[in-house]
Amino acid sequence: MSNSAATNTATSWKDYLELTKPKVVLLILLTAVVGMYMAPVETVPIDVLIIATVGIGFASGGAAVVNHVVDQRIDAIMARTLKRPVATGKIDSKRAILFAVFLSVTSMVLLYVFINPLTAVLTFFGLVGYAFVYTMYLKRATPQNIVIGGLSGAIPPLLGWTAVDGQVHPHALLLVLIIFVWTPPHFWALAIFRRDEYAKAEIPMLPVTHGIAFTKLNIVLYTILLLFAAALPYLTGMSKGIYLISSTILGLIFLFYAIKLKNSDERRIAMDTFKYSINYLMLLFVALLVDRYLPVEIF
Ligand code: HEM
Ligand SMILES: CC(C)=CCC/C(C)=C/CC/C(C)=C/COP(=O)(O)OP(=O)(O)O
Repeated sequence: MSNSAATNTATSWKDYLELTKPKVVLLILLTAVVGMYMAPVETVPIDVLIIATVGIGFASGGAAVVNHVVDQRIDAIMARTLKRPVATGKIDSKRAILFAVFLSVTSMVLLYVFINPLTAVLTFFGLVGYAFVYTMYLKRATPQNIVIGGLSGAIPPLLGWTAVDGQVHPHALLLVLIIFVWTPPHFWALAIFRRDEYAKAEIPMLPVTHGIAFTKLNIVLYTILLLFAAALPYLTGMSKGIYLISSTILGLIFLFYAIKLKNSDERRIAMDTFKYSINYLMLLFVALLVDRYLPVEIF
């Protein structure tokens, strides 16, 4: 063990689970599963559902483990992250890397052998994009880090879709676009709340480099863009009325939070906006499913 304080505490499977960022991965998997069920097929075979979900989950979790190893120095500086298992030394880098390799290799084998090479390759791009391009380079290089890096987090619906359909369908790309546009308001709301910690760790997040007022303006603009991006499934005929009504209501609530955040100095509103962003994405993807499978058509 590299850290002597850590040797006093036994490592449990919960520490390993924490390394995979399980709550984030769960939402990623929801978007991937919705991608599977939106693909133009009669049914999703149960083996594809299970193997692809495990494969995409292991790749996302593996990428998150690499993030803990690469970011251990800055994680130890920021209050939000200083108790993370690698940052404290509870799990040393070597074991974390072995765990990441296990998850990533298992994922690739599962997807390549039992699903299809296209899904394996696209998942590999997602993994490399987050674990290496974003975490190792972009995060420390530019305030647009999360905009570009957001592509990795946005890809899961496409992965789910290609797992059942084997093709990069334009409708799947709409779902990717929605998450891509959602990521900046999701993250910048939190970054406003945690601005001082990012400054202390010298990470060039937008509120650190360009100030809080400019970041708030960007959140409002991206939220407006999201309202349009989220209408595209209806406008292209992929989804119907139940989805349009849901996406419009969810989007207007998001915009309400963004405007409230822009017009207020209360830090709490930034955290409320961040939390809402997560509920927004979850409910939007549930709405896609309900709209598709509920045997009711309003328009
Ligand atoms: C580059 C893209 C992204 C960035 C920079 C980002 C940033 C963050 C950060 C820093 C947190 C930690 C909040 C905390 O610990 O208080 C967080 C939480 C979260 N993010 Fe994201 N995120 C991104 C993409 C995504 C994606 C694609 C999803 C799912 C589809 C997602 C879902 C979540 C969830 C569910 C949480 C809450 C986790 C918890 O409560 O422990 N994020 N995000
Ligand atoms: C294969 C595939 C689809 C991979 C998906 C990758 C993935 C888990 C994306 C989530 C992105 C995320 C949680 C970023 C957190 O930013 P951060 O790492 O800067 O936040 P932190 O300060 O909390 O570590």
